[in-house]
Amino acid sequence: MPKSFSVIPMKNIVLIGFMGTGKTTVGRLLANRLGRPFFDSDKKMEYENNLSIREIFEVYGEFYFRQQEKMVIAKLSHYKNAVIATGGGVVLSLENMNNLKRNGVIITLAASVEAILERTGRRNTRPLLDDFAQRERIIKKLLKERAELYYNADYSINTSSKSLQQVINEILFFLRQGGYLRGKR
Ligand SMILES: Nc1ncnc2c1ncn2[C@@H]1O[C@H](COP(=O)(O)OP(=O)(O)OP(=O)(O)O)[C@@H](O)[C@H]1O
Ligand SMILES: O=C(O)C1=C[C@@H](O)[C@@H](O)[C@H](O)C1
Ligand SMILES: [Mg+2]
Repeated sequence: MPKSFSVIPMKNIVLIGFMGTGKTTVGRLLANRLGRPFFDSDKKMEYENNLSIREIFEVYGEFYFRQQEKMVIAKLSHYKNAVIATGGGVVLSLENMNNLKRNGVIITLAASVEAILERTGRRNTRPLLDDFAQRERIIKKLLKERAELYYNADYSINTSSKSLQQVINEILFFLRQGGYLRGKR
């Protein structure tokens, strides 16, 4: 049997957290760094529905979106060795979290209201934050409602004043310490 690390099934690295905490951006960079495949549940949903997240919300509503999200998460949870970035509301479903945890190490990316406001203000792709005048209030309200749910993780990082590279280094440190990485990476 050749000594190849890539064929050994490893847990998925799953990023959860509020909108704008960096799951998509960090996930893609981390996957590149580790040479693992990268999946984003929002992107997969857009691809499978041939609609943007905004369009899914507008045409079918949030309930349908959450149902679709559950189906996508169930599929992604069967993957191995992957880095998975989730949508910010994935924690709202215990079914999602149980699926993701079965074969994944869960890492929460957190950020201050100020950082979230700044990062989500760059591109208006998030239907829940459409009301520009009310964005801060909505972010605070959702953060409060979801705070406990984001604790449902193996590790948590406050990304507010950290560069992307610092966030990735901190994740890699945690993964190495926890024995989640094999080989020299
Ligand atoms: N640590 C960071 N420092 C500076 N900018 C960051 C950091 N993390 C993410 N960003 C920027 O914030 C913006 C939002 O990031 P991203 O789309 O990855 O967030 P997300 O968690 O995937 O959000 P969503 O839940 O809406 O999908 C991007 O422009 C990204 O480059
Ligand atoms: O926090 C949320 O509920 C969301 C986050 C985004 O990733 C998207 O999944 C969508 O905009 C909803
Ligand atoms: Mg994202």
